[in-house]
Amino acid sequence: MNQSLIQLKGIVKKFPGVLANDHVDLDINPGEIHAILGENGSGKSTLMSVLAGLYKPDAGKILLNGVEQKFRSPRDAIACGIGMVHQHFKLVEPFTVAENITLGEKGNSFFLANKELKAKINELGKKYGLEINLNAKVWQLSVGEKQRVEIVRMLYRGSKVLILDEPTAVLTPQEAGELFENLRRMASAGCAIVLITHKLNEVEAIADRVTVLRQGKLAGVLEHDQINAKEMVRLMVGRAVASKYERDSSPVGGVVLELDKVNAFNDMGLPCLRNMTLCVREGEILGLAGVSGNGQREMAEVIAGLRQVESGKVLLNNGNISNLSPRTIIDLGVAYVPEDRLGMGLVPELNALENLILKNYHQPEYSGRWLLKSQAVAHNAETLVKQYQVKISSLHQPIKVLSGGNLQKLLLAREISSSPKLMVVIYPARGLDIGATEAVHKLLLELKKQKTAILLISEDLDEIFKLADRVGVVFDGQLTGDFPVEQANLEEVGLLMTGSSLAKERMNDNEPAHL
Ligand SMILES: Nc1ncnc2c1ncn2[C@@H]1O[C@H](COP(=O)(O)OP(=O)(O)OP(=O)(O)O)[C@@H](O)[C@H]1O
Repeated sequence: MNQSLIQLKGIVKKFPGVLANDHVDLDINPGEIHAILGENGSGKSTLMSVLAGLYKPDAGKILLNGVEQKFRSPRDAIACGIGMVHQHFKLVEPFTVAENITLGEKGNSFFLANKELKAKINELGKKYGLEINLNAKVWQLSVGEKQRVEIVRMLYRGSKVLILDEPTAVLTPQEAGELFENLRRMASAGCAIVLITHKLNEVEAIADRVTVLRQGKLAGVLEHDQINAKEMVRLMVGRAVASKYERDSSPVGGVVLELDKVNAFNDMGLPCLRNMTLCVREGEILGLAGVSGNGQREMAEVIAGLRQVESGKVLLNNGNISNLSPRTIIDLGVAYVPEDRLGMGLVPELNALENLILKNYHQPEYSGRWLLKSQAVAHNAETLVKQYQVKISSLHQPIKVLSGGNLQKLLLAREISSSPKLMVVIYPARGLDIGATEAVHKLLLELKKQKTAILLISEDLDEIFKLADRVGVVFDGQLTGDFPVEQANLEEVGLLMTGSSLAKERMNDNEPAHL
C-alpha cells in the first residue's frame, strides 16, 4: 500500500475545561477527497487547526510523507504544502483579488502584483476551473467568488493538501456543484482535499473516505464502499435522528406580517427588493425558498429596521413599521435571527451573560440606576442556557469559542425568550450538525405552537418542506411562488428558485434578467 501523504497520530488538544481532541489518528492519501464528519463540538476544526499549524498539539505527531513535522505557525504548514480555507474568510475587502492572493508572500509587494504573478494565478485558475477577475476588489465579490480567491491563494502558495471548513455552508446549490467539480479536478491532479462538513448527502456524493469524530475521539473511518447515511449517523450520534417532524395542524390566525410592494436597495445601491409582496399569519411558518443573494437578507433587514424601505410598506399587525428604528421594531415584538450569527446576531468578544441581554439590557428588569443588576443578568443566563441546552463551560467566557450549534441555540434562546409576535430567521441550521439541526427545528415548531408568525428563509428545501405550512419562492427580489406545503412540488420550487419562468417573461418584456 502507498504511504499516506499525511498522518496524524494520537493528537491531543486541550482547552481550559475541554478535551477537544483525545488521541485522534487520521490518514490522508494523495489524490483523495477525505471528509471529516462529527457533531458540533466533536473536535473537527480543532484537529484541522492542528494540521494547519494554528494550534500546537499537547501530544501526538504530524507526519508528512512519513517524516515528522513540528509546525510553529500556519506559515510552517503552508511551507509544507498544507493550506486551510476557513469558514470565515480571511481576505482584505478593500484590496483587489490579485493583492489578496499575493499578500504576505515574501518578496512580493501586493501593490505590485505584476503581470507574471497574474499570469501564474490565471494559469492556476484555468487548470482547476477557478477563474476570477484579478482586478476586482474583494468587497465586490459574491461569497462563492471570495471562496475561490481563498482556494487560489492556497494553491498559489503551493498547497498540496487543501483543508476546507464547511465550504458549502455559504454557497448556493449551483456554486456548491461547481466547487465539487473543481475539487475533483484538484484531487485528480494529485492534491489531497480534506472537507469538514455536516451534509451527509455531500459526503455520499464526493468523498472517497470519511473519518468520523465523536466527543473529541475517533469514532471510525469509512472506506468508499462503506459510505452511507445510516452508518455515518450511527458513528456520529449513536442514535437515530428524526427524518420528519409531527405537524401541528391547528388553524393559523390573522395576518401578522405583510410586505406590500416593498422596494429596497442592496449595499451596492442596486434594487434588491422589487415590489416584494407577502404575508405571514399567526401560528404559521412561511418557508421562503431561494438561492441566497436574491434579496432574502435585505428583506429580513428591512423588516428588522436595519435597511431603508424605498417605497411600499412593511406592516406588523396592520401597523406600518417601515423605517422605524430597530429598537422600536424589537419592542413591537419582532425577533430576528440573522444569517451572520457571530457578526450581527451575537457579539463574539462578549460573554453569554452579556449576549443574552443585548436586546433588553436597558429595561428596568436588568438596568439599575448606574449599573446592571448582576443577579438578574446571571439568573437570566443560567435559566436560558439550561432551558435551551447550550453547552458552555463558563457564562463569563467570550462566546466566540462556542461551536456553531451552541451559538445558534444561544441566539435562539435570546430571541425566543422575548415571546415575539414575529420571528424572522435566516438559514437557521447552516453549519449545524444533524443533532443541533433537530434541536433548532424543534424550537421553531414550539414557537409556532405559541402562535408566533415565523418567516423562515432558507436554501435548504428539505428544511422548508419539513417545517413550513406555506412555501414561498423568492427570485431577483420578487415573490415568484406561494403554495400551501401540501400542494408544493419540490421540482417546481427548485425551478422557480432558478427564475426559469420569470426569466422567460423578462426576456419577452425585453428587460434585463439581472439588475
Ligand atoms: N479556542 C478555544 N478555546 C476554548 N475551547 C475551544 C476553543 N476552540 C474550540 N473549543 C472547544 O473545543 C471543542 C471542539 O470544538 P471544535 O470547534 O473543534 O468542534 P467542531 O467539531 O469543529 O464543531 P462545529 O461543527 O460546531 O464547528 C468544543 O467543545 C469547543 O467549544
